[in-house]
Amino acid sequence: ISTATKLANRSFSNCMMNAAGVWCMDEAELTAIDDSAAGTFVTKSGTLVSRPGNPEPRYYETALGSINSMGLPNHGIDYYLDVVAAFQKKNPGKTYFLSCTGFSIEQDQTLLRKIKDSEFNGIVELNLSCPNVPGKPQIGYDFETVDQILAAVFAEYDGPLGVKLPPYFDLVHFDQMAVILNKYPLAYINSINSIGNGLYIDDEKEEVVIKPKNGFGGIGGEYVKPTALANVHAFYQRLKPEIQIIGTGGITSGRDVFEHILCGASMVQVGTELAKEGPQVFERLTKELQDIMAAKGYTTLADFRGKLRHQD
Ligand SMILES: C=Cc1c(C(=O)O)[nH]c(=O)[nH]c1=O
Repeated sequence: ISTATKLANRSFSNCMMNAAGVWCMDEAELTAIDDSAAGTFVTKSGTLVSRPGNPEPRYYETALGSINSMGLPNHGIDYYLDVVAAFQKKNPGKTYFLSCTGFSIEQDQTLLRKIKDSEFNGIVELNLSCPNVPGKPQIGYDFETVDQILAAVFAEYDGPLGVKLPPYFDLVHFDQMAVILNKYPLAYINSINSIGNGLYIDDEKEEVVIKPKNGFGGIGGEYVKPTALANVHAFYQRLKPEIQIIGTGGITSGRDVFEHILCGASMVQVGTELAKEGPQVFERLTKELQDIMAAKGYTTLADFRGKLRHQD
């Protein structure tokens, strides 16, 4: 029974990896994911210059998930390019993901020019949905801007590239986004990023639990699984087959991985559960998925990918 997969014509020994932002801030955290049962890793979204991020507390774990308003803390794209280049030398033939995000189309183009001119030979994940930078609009909900960014990006970059999208909640939005995404040679789309601007309250203190934005932050964990599965399946139904899907959101068990793949995902990313459990979570999730596959008589992910039955 194999949980291996392919994406952008690259092979991965396992379909699971971390979600950008979780356990991927520096070389030590990336080493832990690289040494785990995960098939690969993605870096924290790198910006042109390093950022300290928002004041703490900016991440809070709840029984059912998490809330965060990190504010894009990261060591800058040059740091991640150097670190990933070292991993590429250590494990030639392994494909890594590099996440990046700019605050303007010009910055996006500069980022991709830097990446193109570097030794990076993996897959780029352009984060179009950073919900927690106060004063900055959520790009993924500005469809015109998404179209302009993708046109600029693909004028600049010809390597494998995907986009990290926020969750959508309206079928017409899925239609409108799919029309835009289908215009471009995207390797994949990654759905979903956290559900933006949720609020979690400490009843004892009658107070919010994170400092930035009066306690408003991106929601992850069990809360978001139905929305994540819907976004994976909606885009699976609408995108041209050349654009694959990475499913992110609400994965705490092998069953959740199974469901994301049933909805059409080729890979899955784990965020909140990884933050809670650490990199050994990938061993547990892989075993649980293999047990489900065995019980159902599946030997590869292709046996059930995208085969969610609709009631006729
Ligand atoms: C890149 C910023 C993001 C952040 C953040 O750094 O605040 N948190 C998220 O849940 N998703 C993001 O995309």
